[in-house]
Amino acid sequence: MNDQSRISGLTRMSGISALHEGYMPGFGNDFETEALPGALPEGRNSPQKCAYGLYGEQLSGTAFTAPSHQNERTWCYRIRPSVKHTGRFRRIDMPYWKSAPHVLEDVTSLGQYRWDPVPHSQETLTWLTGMRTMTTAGDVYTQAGMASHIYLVTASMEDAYFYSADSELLVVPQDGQLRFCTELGVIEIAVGEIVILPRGLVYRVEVIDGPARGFVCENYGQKFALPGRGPIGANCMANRRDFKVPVAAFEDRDADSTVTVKWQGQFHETRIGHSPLDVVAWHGNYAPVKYDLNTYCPVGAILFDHPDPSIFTVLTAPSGVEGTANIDFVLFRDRWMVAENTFRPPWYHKNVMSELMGNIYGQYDAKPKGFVPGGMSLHNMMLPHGPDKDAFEGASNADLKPGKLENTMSFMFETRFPQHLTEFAAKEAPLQDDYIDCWNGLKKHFNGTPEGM
Ligand SMILES: O=C(O)Cc1cc(O)ccc1O
Ligand SMILES: [Fe+2]
Repeated sequence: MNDQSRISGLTRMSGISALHEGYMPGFGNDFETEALPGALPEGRNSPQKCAYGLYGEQLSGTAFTAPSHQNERTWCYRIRPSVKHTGRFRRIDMPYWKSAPHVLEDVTSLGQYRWDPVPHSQETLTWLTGMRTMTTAGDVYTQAGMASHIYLVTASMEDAYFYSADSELLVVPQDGQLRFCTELGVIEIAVGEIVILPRGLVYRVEVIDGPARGFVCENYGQKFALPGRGPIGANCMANRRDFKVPVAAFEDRDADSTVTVKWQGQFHETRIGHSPLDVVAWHGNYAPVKYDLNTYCPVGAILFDHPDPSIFTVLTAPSGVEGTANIDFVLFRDRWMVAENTFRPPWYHKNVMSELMGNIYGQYDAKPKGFVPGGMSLHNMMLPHGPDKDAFEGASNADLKPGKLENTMSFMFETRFPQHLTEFAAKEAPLQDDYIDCWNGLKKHFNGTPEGM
């Protein structure tokens, strides 16, 4: 290992080299980075001959003609063009990774559901074989909707690479640490951070600290973006500079390798004789990115009531219908509660969107018990839900001093599409059969007097 093979103070995998260390700040801005001096062409994209004998190649994340504020593409200068990183494809099975539409006759998705954490596995499971789809929504064929997954990873991918042509992946770790060695650089993430892996980006996933478990939102639709802040103004919520894009890093390594592609819900494998992570330099705005959720600045009510949870949106993936997201990624982190004469936890509600929640750590205010770290819940389209009995009683009678919710981090994948349970979610994962009973004890207080009981 030399200095060129270190990033963020952590040792990188052997054979990868980068001149710059770490990450570049920003979200969706134009980055440029080179792992060898002079590898990036100056002032043009496509010189007649690229430095170092590299091939120039464009990776388009949006249609060529997408409006300029949404247009995303990256120019890569690589040892071989990507066409040399695929060959004839052979279809393979990935039985636990499902895509929408996936509606099962004998599985009912109408219901309030909650799961205990899916236990870690004793098996050797990689990023691909360890992916367990919980719900699917929309339609992968028409690039609308999403899927939610749990990953259980015990082993690094070795000489094995992957890309999803179907989707970008939003990864939310809950246990362990992972390293994403991508075409555009290396990202390492731990609990409390997230990573976005763009559609079409080739990568390998290594375990830094395992076994690793977490949640994935697979977005079939338009890319995640930062939500407009409206009257909140230019600051707070997620700030662009807190997102981190990796510097260029490449492998020049010959080894029998596989590249697996997810395409229209199917998995296909191809064999090549070298690492496809061979981008020596790149510039552009289509890139993987990580974000530390602890840098999210929550905004809320400071006198009474509380706004809709959209106030906690970290990222939003538009659907084409204004204000109605394909997916919102919403964060419930530690924060102060200060509202006067207010029922402070989430109110009871029914939502046209469907809400899939995951607990990263700590206790969620609407569900003091039962919704545990690593666990998930689903409140599907137009299904009523809200605080359980204990949360209701506690919050209705609490002394309303300012109070801090501490050591807590949960999130929601909220989509305009109803979510359908997979067989795994309905039959194999630790579904809590008694979840619905958490509202059993809610009493009728109405007795005809204005005070109630
Ligand atoms: O259901 C939930 O717990 C999430 C949620 C929180 C909130 O404060 C308001 C609405 C909502 O769906
Ligand atoms: Fe809700």
